[in-house]
Amino acid sequence: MNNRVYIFDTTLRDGEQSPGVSLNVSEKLEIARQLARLGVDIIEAGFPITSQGDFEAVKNIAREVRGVTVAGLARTNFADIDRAWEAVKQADQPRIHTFIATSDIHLKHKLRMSREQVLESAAAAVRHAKKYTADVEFSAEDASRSDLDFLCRVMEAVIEAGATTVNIPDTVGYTTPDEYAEIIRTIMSRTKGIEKAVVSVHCHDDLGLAVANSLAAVLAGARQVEGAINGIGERAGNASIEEFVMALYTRRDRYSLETGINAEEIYRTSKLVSKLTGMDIQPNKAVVGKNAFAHESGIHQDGVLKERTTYEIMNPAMVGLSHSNLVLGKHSGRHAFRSRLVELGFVLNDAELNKAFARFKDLADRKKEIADQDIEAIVENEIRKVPATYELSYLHISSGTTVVPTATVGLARGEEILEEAACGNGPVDAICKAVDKITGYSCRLATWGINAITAGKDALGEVTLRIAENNREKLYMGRGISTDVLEASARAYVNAVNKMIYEKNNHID
Ligand SMILES: CC(=O)SCCNC(=O)CCNC(=O)[C@H](O)C(C)(C)COP(=O)(O)OP(=O)(O)OC[C@H]1O[C@@H](n2cnc3c(N)ncnc32)[C@H](O)[C@@H]1OP(=O)(O)O
Ligand SMILES: CC(C)C(=O)C(=O)O
Repeated sequence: MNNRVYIFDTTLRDGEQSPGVSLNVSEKLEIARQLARLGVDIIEAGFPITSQGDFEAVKNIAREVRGVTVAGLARTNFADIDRAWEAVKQADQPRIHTFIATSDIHLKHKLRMSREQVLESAAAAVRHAKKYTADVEFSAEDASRSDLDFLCRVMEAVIEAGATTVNIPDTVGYTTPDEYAEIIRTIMSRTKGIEKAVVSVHCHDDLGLAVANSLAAVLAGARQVEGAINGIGERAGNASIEEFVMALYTRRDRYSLETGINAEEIYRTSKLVSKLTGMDIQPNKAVVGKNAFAHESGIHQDGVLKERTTYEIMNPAMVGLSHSNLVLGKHSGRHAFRSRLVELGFVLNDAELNKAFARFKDLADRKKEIADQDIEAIVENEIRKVPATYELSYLHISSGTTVVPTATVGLARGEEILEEAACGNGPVDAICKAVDKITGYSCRLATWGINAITAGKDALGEVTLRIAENNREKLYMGRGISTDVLEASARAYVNAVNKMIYEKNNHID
C-alpha cells in the first residue's frame, strides 16, 4: 500500500467555525499562502454559499495560491455545489467537497430524511459536482455514529457516481482509536470500488482523541487526514495538523508513513494562525505551545544540558524554533544556573557559584520566573559587589505639568556630602544630570525599567537601568529599590556609576 498520507487543511473552514473566529479575505489569503509554504496538499478555503465574504475569500485563494489543491465545501444542494465551483474553479487543482450526514440521529432530527433519500441525495450531488471537476470529495457527516452497512452502501454509491476521495468523519469526536480503526478497515474491505478513491478521515477533539484517532485510521489504511493548525475548529476543535505530522515524523522508527509537510514551517504557521484568529495557544500545547520545549526542573535541565535527547523527543529546530528553553525557577539546579551565567558572560569560582545559587533559590521562592536581569543583579550586586564611591544621601525633586523638572541630589563620598542641582527633560533625566555634575562623568541612560516587587499601594519598585559614558559603548547595569520610583531610579543610577568608577580605577574595562 502507498505510504504517502495527504494532508487536508481545514483551518480556513472548520477552523474558522471556532466560536469567536471570523477571518476577512486578506487574512484568509495570508494564512493560505503560509499553508502552501507548509506543504499541505489540500486547502479547504471555506464554504462559499455561507456568505459573500467567504465566497470572495475562497475565490481569491483559488486564484492566488498556486501548486496546491483548493477545496470549497458544499451541502448536497446543487446551489451550494454551483457556488463552490464558482469559487474554486480558478485553482491549479480545484476540488468540490460535498457532504451529508448518514447517522440515524442526524437523519431523524436534523435532515428529516430517510436513508434512501440521503443515499440518493449524496450520489446526485457527486454526479452534479463531477460535471465541473474530476476532483470530488464526499463526506458522510457523523460517519462514526452511522450504521456501518448503510455507510458502506453510501460509500459505494458516491464512488460509483465519481467521488475520488471519501471521507469518514468523526464529526462529534465520539469514537476511540481501536473502534475507528475497525470502522475504516470494515469500509475498506466491504465497499465495492473503494480502491478507486482515497479514504479520508476528519476527527474532532471532544474527548481529546482527534490525533490518536487519525493515527489509528491511517494505520488501518486511510490516506488523507483532515485537520487544522493549532487544532482549532468547531467545539473542542479538529485534529491538530502539527501534532499528527510530528507523531508520524518522530515515530518513523515505527511507522513508515510520509507526508509532504515542510516541518520547519510549523511554528511560523501556528503563530500566524493564532495571531489572525485571536485564539491563544495554551502554553502546554504539544509541538507549538510556549512550554513544549521548555524545561524548568533541575534534573531535566541537567539532562538536557548534557544531552538534549534525554528529555526532548523532537528537536525544536525541526518545527522552526531556534532553540529549546531552560526556564530558571525554583525547581532549577546548579547545572542550568551555571550554564545561564556563562551565557551572560560570568565565570564564577565554586564558592561564588554556591553563594549566587543560594541567593537565586531564595529569590525563586518569591518570583515565579527568574529573568536574566535578576541573575546579573545577584552577581553584580552581591557576589561581585563593588565598593560604593558614592552613596545617595538625599534627593529633592520639583516636577509637575507646568514646571521644568529639577533635581537636587546629595551624595556622600566618605565623610563628605556633595550637592548639585540640575534641570532635565523629566525628573529621572534631572537626577542623572545632577549626579553627573557631582561625579564629573557624563553618562547616557541606555535602558530604564521598573518592576513592582511587592503588591499594593506601597509596593516596592525595583528600577533596573544601564548606563554608558557618552563617548563609549560599554554598559554598566545598576539597580535600586524603593517605594518611590524616583528614589529607586537615583539609587540605580548611582549604583551603575559606582561600578563604572570601580572598573576604571582597577583597569577592568
Ligand atoms: C459538520 C460541519 O462542520 S458542517 C459545516 C458547518 N458549517 C456551517 O454551517 C457554515 C455556516 N453556515 C451558514 O452560513 C448557514 O447555516 C448556511 C448558509 C449554510 C445555511 O443557512 P440556512 O439556509 O439559513 O439554513 P440553516 O443553517 O438554518 O439550516 C440548515 C439547513 O440545511 C440542511 N442541511 C444540513 N446539512 C445538509 C447537507 N449536508 N445537505 C443538504 N442539506 C443540509 C438542514 O437540514 C437545514 O435544512 P432545513 O432548512 O430544510 O431545515
Ligand atoms: C463537513 C464535514 C467533513 C465536517 O466538518 C465534519 O463532519 O465534522
